[in-house]
Amino acid sequence: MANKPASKGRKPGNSTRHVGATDGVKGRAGRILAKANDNGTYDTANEQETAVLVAVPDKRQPEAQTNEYLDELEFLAETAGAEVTKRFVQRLDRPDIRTFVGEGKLAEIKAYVQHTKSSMVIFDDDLSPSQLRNLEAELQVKIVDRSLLIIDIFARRAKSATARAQVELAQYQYLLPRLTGLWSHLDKQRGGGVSQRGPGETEIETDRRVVRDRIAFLKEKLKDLDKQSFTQRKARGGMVRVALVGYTNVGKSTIMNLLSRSDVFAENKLFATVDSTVRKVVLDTVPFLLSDTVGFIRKLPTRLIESFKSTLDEIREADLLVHVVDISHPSFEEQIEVVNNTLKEIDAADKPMLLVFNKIDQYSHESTEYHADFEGMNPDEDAVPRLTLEQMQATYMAKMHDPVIFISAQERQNIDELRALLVRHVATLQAQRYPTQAYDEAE
Ligand SMILES: Nc1nc2c(ncn2[C@@H]2O[C@H](COP(=O)(O)OP(=O)(O)OP(=O)(O)O)[C@@H](O)[C@H]2O)c(=O)[nH]1
Ligand SMILES: [Mg+2]
Repeated sequence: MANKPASKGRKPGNSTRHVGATDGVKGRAGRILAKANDNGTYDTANEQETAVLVAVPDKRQPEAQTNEYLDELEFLAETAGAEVTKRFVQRLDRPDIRTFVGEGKLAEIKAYVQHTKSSMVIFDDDLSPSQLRNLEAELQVKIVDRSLLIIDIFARRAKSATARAQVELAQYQYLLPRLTGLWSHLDKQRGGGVSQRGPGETEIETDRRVVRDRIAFLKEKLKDLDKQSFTQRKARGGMVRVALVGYTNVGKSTIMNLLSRSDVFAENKLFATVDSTVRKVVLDTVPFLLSDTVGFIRKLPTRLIESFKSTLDEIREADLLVHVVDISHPSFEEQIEVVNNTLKEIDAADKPMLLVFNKIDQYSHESTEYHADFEGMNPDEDAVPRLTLEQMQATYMAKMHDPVIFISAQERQNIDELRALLVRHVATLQAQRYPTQAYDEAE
């Protein structure tokens, strides 16, 4: 699925330092993975960080689906710059309350991590602060959970002042409940300047106060930035606003570039886009504003959604959503669900929507990969042949309430149809808004 980076040497030693979190306390955007050295140079191949993945699915989850979730986690890890060398899976009714995995599995992971000098262990779920502590103490390597991994990728991608402030807020909110004894070294790193504590207070309480102050500051800063962007949005006038939404890596930015002839960063990595971009597009004399937005992913931490409120306003305030789906992905149906549920969470579910099934060039019905059928899932029958593209189109056209179109943004297939569909919908919305005006006057 992912373009795997070439295997490189591994990083010696096994630091337990959470680079992302501690850097955060020092006041700059952090990284899970060290990127630049102190002198500003970048690590060479022998600094490649290696990661071990751990998943604890429930007993009914089909094996193929478990593997697919781990593929996604591996893709995330690679996007964050780590090379995955091993996956551990333990099927449990529920994760162990103390160490997430059971004792035996933990010993197995520890032996592997020590033997191979792995740099970190990544869990496909969020860990409670105490699980994180226990695992760190037991395994003696960096422990990364799903939230921290995603926040780290966002930190790498965020460019605008708003996105950076949002990421920093998410980092501190992640850090706050995890400030315990293990974090006391933060105080030393911070130097003497901030350590004016009242008598009887512990170092941790000071750390907490510093983090809380920073959270309050960032919230204020985001409020100011929000006001500015609200003014900007008002200045855009009454044009119809269209937002591209969808799971990460489905081709939103590629479609944005096609439609607006702009140059938005698109690549085969998760969360290539974290900042939203807005462009004025004119198709067949119909003008509208098109925005490219951050992709969604399963188990997107709610905190992260909250901190990305400003970015998500672009979706919330849109008149029309263009929901892009990667039909070549074996789990595209689950991805549709994830996107629809996230839209509900941010109060944007009731908007008119066009469904764009992208990457038809890569779709193959001969694939016997696991095909998630949630209505009648049979755990004993993981591999289900897929429908042909024509069958798929017929099924979805009949099933969906929203208009549906099948395209390949890369191969430019059906792009004229996509344009025509958009023009029709935008013109209708424009006419509803300005019943007596022609749309080209409404600008
Ligand atoms: N085969 C194929 N690949 C495509 C198509 N459209 C986009 N891609 C590729 O899919 C990858 C992701 O594309 P992006 O446009 O960055 O996707 P995105 O939805 O903006 O992703 P995020 O910003 O990460 O959420 C890139 O490598 C694109 O070249 C398509 O129609 N067919
Ligand atoms: Mg993008």
